[in-house]
Amino acid sequence: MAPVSSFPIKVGHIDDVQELNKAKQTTVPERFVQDMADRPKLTANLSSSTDIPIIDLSKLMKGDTDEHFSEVMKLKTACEEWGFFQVLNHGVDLNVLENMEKLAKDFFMLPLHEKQKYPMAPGTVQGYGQAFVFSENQKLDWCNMFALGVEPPCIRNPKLWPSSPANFREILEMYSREIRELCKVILQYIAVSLGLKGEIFEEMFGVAVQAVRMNYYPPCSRPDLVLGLSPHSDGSALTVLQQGKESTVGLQILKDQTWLPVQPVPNALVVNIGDSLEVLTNGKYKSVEHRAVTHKENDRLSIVTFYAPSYDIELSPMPELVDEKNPCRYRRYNHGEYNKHYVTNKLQGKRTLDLQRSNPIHQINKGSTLVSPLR
Ligand SMILES: O=C(O)CCC(=O)C(=O)O
Ligand SMILES: [Fe+2]
Repeated sequence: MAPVSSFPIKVGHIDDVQELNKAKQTTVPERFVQDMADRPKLTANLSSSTDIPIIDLSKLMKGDTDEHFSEVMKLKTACEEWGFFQVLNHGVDLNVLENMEKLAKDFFMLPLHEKQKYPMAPGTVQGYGQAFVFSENQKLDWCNMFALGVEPPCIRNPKLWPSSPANFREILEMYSREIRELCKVILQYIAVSLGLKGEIFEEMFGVAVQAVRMNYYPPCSRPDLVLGLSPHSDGSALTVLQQGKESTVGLQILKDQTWLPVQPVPNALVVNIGDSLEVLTNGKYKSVEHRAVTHKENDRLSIVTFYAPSYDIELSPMPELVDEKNPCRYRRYNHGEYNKHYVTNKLQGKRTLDLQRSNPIHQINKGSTLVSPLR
């Protein structure tokens, strides 16, 4: 999460989307209007058969029972075929979720000048503003973000931790502790679903990195023209996403070349596989592209935790998942370098991960801080 830019970044003026929404303009500024091919098709509701799988953590935790084994199989299918699932009975105190949601909402509802005391500097990903903007020509997302590195403490930027709302630190710390435990538990069962020992990821990850990003999408008069958040896969190992209770549908995942909406399930958390886990599992478990769309009348809030291995470690497919039928699909690379590349480039689907494939299908762009596809 550190600022890492070796070239001057000119991003031009970035309108604050909440302020645009307050101004009740009916036209959307040009910089937010996506190119025709990237505009979302806001189709009617799809049937529930296209919903992402739901995993019941309490069943996973039921020792050597039939329920446990069948839930492990569901988890395996979810990771292989969807890269996304919702987790119910996750053990995170619902009050903690509620407090975090209120905290995030209260922060976004502060006057602009208050929020701007914690600015996300161009080329960085912590603070308030728009991340992943690197040029004056780049299209902007209809989203305000507030992002903070949480663990280990060395990635924190204390100047960006707000003094208001009251108890910000306590609430975020408590939330992060609970979500961290959840990530560890889910990773254990993911290991089991791969036929590996439960502790394998925890042992491998070292001091795991944890960051939280709150995304606020105000209503937009032309949701058909803009994106809330551009398509991307997450650089994490695992991402846990909490949707605001009153939020409308907004998250979409790319499945079989179609954008599917994720229907919020009360009290569930959305979990997805990130790039690091795709690499470690040699592509068996997928880090799936996703995006957010906006709504004409309703706002939406998401609180997203990224859980990743220490920046010091080298990542490559685990030997247990490489054999003649499944040759090694990714190069070995340093996770810190990967993260640096991820946060210093605009969101563009799975491009960062594509660069790690044994046969890279994309070329490195000129602005990249990397000198070779081997990071
Ligand atoms: O708001 C959402 O549903 C998507 C957020 C997301 O994908 C992210 O922050 O990485
Ligand atoms: Fe994401």
